Amino acid sequence: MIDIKSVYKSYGEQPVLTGFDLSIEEGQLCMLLGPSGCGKSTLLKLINRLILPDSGSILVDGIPIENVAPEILRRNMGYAIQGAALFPHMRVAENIAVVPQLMNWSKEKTASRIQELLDLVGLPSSFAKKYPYQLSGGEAQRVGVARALAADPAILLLDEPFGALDPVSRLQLQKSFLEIQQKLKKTVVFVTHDVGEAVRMADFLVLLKDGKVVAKGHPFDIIREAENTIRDFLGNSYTLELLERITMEDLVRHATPMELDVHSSGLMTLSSESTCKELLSFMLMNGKNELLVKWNDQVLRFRFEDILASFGGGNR
Ligand SMILES: Nc1ncnc2c1ncn2[C@@H]1O[C@H](COP(=O)(O)OP(=O)(O)OP(=O)(O)O)[C@@H](O)[C@H]1O
Repeated sequence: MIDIKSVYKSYGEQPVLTGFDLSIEEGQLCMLLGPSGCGKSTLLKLINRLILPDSGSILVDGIPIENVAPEILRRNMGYAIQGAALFPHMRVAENIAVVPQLMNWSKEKTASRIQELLDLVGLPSSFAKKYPYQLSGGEAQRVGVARALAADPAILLLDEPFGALDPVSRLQLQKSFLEIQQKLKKTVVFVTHDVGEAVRMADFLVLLKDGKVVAKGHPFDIIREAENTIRDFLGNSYTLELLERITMEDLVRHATPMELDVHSSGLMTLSSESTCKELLSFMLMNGKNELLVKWNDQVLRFRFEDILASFGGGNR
């Protein structure tokens, strides 16, 4: 667990954080969302002690970070930034092995960890030998995440890790990262200024403005409880992005089972991976407010009202 208590931080005369408080639970994927310059990266750097606060304290599992040697603290915190910032003269394997080497791991242990991490981030083992200039942006970013995970830190600090990528690679990496997080359950602090990325990924979303928390909570709760100023800040795309987080499991609870053969023609087929966004897109595209859908071995009827009803719950 990370506790940030009454933290003040200025650069010269410029105050960035003025009495900042935030608690991030163990295993939580916390997304920090806010406009450029609001203090997101500063917060990450304070958590791993790359910079020091003017006052206030940061505790990890109840221990003030100033009581932990910086190198020990940072081994417990993987850090990845936009553009991956891999060491250009080192091969992928060497880049991933930076922290294991500092920790004097044996050659065998390091080699097997590299293999395991390449698997985890979805890169073939042949990539171990490549240099950063031989990688695409998305591949480099996967290596950056692998490097941050190398010594199996309890905490991951990710500063716009997918920021420099095209939208398709970005979506792919978000999906892969969520799969990894499902397995590893790290405590993650993930900085973004992309509303869609924040909504799709967060189990705890923190909205920042001018170095202050303006709202926090699950993405569904934030929009339900938000005042107009926060709704304006989030924009309309926020609600549309939430449709991605309503899965078939949520939707089927509101649908009506039909006495129809699943082999009937003209039925839309949905899988457990399908989302509300897909269903709604299909309705809009075909100009319908009601759909018959094949789901496992039943036929279900979805009406537009069912979608509205499922919006209240969402996947959490
Ligand atoms: N080393 C520094 N020296 C002086 N000012 C700095 C320094 N680092 C950051 N700042 C300033 O502090 C403010 C907060 O910066 P920070 O990098 O934390 O913002 P951010 O929310 O991460 O922004 P972005 O989304 O653009 O990365 C900005 O106004 C920035 O110009």
